[in-house]
Amino acid sequence: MGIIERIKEIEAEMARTQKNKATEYHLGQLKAKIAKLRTQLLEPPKGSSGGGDGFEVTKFGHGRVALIGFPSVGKSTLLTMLTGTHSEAASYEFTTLTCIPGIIHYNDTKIQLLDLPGIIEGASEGKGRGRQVIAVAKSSDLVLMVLDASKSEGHRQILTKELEAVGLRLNKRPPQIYFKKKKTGGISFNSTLPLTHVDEKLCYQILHEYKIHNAEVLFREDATVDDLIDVIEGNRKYIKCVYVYNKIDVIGIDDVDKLARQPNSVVISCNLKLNLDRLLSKMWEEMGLVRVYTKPQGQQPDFSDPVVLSAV
Ligand SMILES: Nc1nc2c(ncn2[C@@H]2O[C@H](COP(=O)(O)OP(=O)(O)OP(=O)(O)O)[C@@H](O)[C@H]2O)c(=O)[nH]1
Ligand SMILES: [K+]
Ligand SMILES: [Mg+2]
Repeated sequence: MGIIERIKEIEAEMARTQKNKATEYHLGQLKAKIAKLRTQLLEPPKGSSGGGDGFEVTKFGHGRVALIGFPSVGKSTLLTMLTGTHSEAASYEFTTLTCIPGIIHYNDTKIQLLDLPGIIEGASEGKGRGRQVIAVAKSSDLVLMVLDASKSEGHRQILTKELEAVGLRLNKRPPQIYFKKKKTGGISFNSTLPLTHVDEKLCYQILHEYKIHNAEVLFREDATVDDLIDVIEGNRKYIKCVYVYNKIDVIGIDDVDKLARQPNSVVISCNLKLNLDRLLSKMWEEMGLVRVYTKPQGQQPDFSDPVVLSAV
């Protein structure tokens, strides 16, 4: 049986299992099994050098932003509008087949914006160019999840799930769990506050699943078993994400209002050039870029060429 089939089988078992106090240890163990298989899925196949067919685009500027979304939501149209680099746009799906870089000039800084092929459900398992697209997302400082305002909210959840499946965590900070493997001494489990999701037994079981028998674990927040697994896996990437609802020209004002009130969201229309300024300022804000103007002694500072630092 392949890795994907095994993941599907465990997911089915989890769906069948009722969630209660008695099953929580078993469910935790199944979660760890899935996490291990997903990590295996990300490893390059044996015998390959591990690279080659990815989208190799050199980093440029003070930060990198990736456009992630379903096909035909307007990613290429947006890149063309914000950067002046032309990326082919059309009404059919999968118009873009590779990674197209452009540069945004904003507040005296240069931000690399990457247009990418659309991704679909199953991308994390290798459907379409999903794996390559997600690899680019992982290399970015910010993800713009582009959504079609007239399509179902389900798309946002599907994409978030696909990105999570490969270890991306959007708008989340790393769990406050100290974890260190040891050579001897067994497992020491401690917390600085009462825990409501994980107890010592569950923690032992998860560690057992990873064949870890000596370690120090200290919970500094009321974290979940998913958080614990993330910390043990250690390969998670925490990235900010702005949800960009495009094509608001085709929906009613009440719906626009609803979308605009979602957290971390910006509503735009490329066709009507609506709210693109707001998108740029939100991007800037989320990237936490800070300009520092250096001043040579006895001279005026050069206001056209700041040193740009990232505050996040
Ligand atoms: N109504 C409306 N249509 C738009 C808007 N922005 C883009 N479109 C249209 O949506 C279609 C798809 O645009 P693309 O830019 O090719 O979308 P994409 O996300 O790059 O698509 P793929 O590369 O195929 O994944 C085109 O026909 C665009 O003209 C908008 O703000 N409003
Ligand atoms: K398209
Ligand atoms: Mg495109």
